Parts: sequence; C-alpha cells; structure tokens
Amino acid sequence: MLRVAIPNKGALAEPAAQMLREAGYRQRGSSRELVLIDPDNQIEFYYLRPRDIAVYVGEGTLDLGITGRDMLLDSGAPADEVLELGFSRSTFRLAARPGTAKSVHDLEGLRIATSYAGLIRTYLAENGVTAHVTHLDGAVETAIQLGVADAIADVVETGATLRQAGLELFGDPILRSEGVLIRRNGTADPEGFNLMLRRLQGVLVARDYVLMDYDIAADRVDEASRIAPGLEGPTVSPLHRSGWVAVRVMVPRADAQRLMDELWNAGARAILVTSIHACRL
Ligand SMILES: Nc1ncnc2c1ncn2[C@@H]1O[C@H](COP(=O)(O)OP(=O)(O)OP(=O)(O)O)[C@@H](O)[C@H]1O
Ligand SMILES: O=P(O)(O)OC[C@H]1O[C@H](OP(=O)(O)OP(=O)(O)O)[C@H](O)[C@@H]1O
Ligand SMILES: [Mg+2]
Repeated sequence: MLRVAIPNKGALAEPAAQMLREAGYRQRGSSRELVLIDPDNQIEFYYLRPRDIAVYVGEGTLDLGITGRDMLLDSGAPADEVLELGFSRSTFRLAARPGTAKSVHDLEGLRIATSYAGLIRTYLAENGVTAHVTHLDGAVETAIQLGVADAIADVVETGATLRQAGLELFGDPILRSEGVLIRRNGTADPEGFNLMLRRLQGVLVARDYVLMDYDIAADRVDEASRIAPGLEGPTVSPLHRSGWVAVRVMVPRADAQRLMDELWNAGARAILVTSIHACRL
C-alpha cells in the first residue's frame, strides 16, 4: 500500500482532504480518525501535524505527503516537492512596529521571533546578518507586544493579523508558499505514485480550466485559434451549415470572459462555457 501523510489541522487540512476527495480517494469523516485505509485505491492515509509531515517523508517512513513549501524548507528534511497544489498560498515575511527596520540589514543584533527558525536563520545568513532567533510555536505577532522580540518573521496571507497587532511589513518577501505534494529525494517511484500524481494533476486542470465551444466560419478558425489555442490545439468538427465549423477548446477559467469577447469579435457565435468535472491529460 502507498502510505500518504495528510495535514490533520490548520490551514492545509481541509483543502488537502477536499482535493483528495475530488481525485477519487476516501477521506476521514471525523478529525478523531488518525489513519484511514482506502482499500479500493490501496492507500493508507496518515493524518499528522503539517510540520511533522516532511520529517516522516524525509525519513522514508511514509511515501508521500502534503505540506506547505515553507514547512518543507524549514524542516531541512531530505524530501522534494513534486507538485504544487494551489491552496494555502502565503508569503513568509518580516514585520515589526513602524520605524523599527526598513530591510533585513537593519536586524543586526536584534531579536526575531518566528515559528520558522530554519527558514529565517538561512535567510539571515544569506544576507550576512547576525540576529537572535527565538522559536515560538504560534501567535508570534504577540511576541513584540510582550517585549520578547523586536521583529517577527511569519506567514502572511491577508495581513489582517499583522494590522491587528499594530505591525508593518518590511524588507523583501522571503518565500512564497503553497500546499505541495512531497516525496523523499533520491528514491525510486513508490508503487502507485504515478497514479496519484496524474489524478491530482487532473483535479488541478479541472479546477483551473473550462471547456469553450463555439461555432465559426471555417475560414476564420485560424484567427480564432490564435486567440484561444487550447492545450493541444482546438478540436474542429463539421457543422450542417455549410462553410461553418464547431470548435472545442480548453481555456483558463480566469480568462473565459475576455476570450469570449475576443472570439465574438473574431466572428465566433453560440459560445458556450462548461466546467470540467474530472480529466486525465
Ligand atoms: N492564514 C493563512 N492563509 C493561507 N495559508 C496559511 C495561513 N496560515 C498558514 N498557512 C499555510 O498553511 C501551512 C500550515 O500552516 P498552519 O498555520 O496551518 O500550521 P501550524 O501553525 O503548524 O498549525 P496550527 O496553526 O494549527 O498550529 C503553511 O504552509 C502556511 O504557510
Ligand atoms: O495574513 P493573515 O490572513 O492574517 O494570516 C496570517 C496568520 O495566519 C497564521 O496564523 P494561524 O491561524 O495559523 O495561527 P498560529 O500563529 O498559531 O499558527 C499565521 O501564523 C498568521 O498569524
Ligand atoms: Mg499556524
């Protein structure tokens, strides 16, 4: 059986389980379940703390895992990212009270609190800065108010938590993170790995793309295909109306409205957009 680590709580847990369900895997019904076997797919899912997942996968105890890129790199575990999953997007950034610092170089000799000590130590070293790093489990924004730190390095999504704490971002973003599928580096593909990869890729494509159908005069297909080329070129079928064809093409969901406008201007009519429920490319 393929053994796969899934985050049991936090920002990654629900989107990871949802993506696996969409990929046709069983997921647990209650947060009390720590292990779930999906016999149809020959997979054991282990629900673990997101921070521990890279460690288990890096040691080879588990074959694959879903965690955040920031957690993977912070752990230093010998595991590689194999697929970006597009959820739990965040940026790892420096913040402090206004006026404290303008860049990482202003942190010389100061105290920095973070849950990602590995990441920040590497970043300080890369920038030739020596500072005191204090590791905290969470709620690091409060460390400044409590006088434990002069600056923090933390995960930022909307920035609402920082604003609430009266803090400001400074310096360049350190890392852009999202949920990722990971595996131990330098090992042979575990049994069932390629199947899971293809299924997850299918979910990503089904989420990001829509099908666009339209009718158009045959002599304008080339022009329309330049507007919406599709992944592997459009499918063109004959229509009863002479000189016209039906075209089907996959387009990014986010571009659908703009492409419909442009295709209309290029002579396309009866333009329809349909969601993709599942796919295997
Ligand atoms: N508010 C957020 N929005 C988007 N992604 C986030 C957010 N907070 C954390 N993440 C990302 O989710 C992943 C897991 O972080 P999370 O905060 O859930 O873990 P944790 O702090 O160990 O768990 P917990 O907060 O439950 O103790 C990380 O990759 C992080 O970048
Ligand atoms: O930019 P925002 O949208 O405000 O999100 C960022 C916040 O979310 C995370 O906290 P979490 O809820 O995971 O608590 P934690 O600090 O205990 O990990 C992160 O550590 C920030 O505090
Ligand atoms: Mg957290």
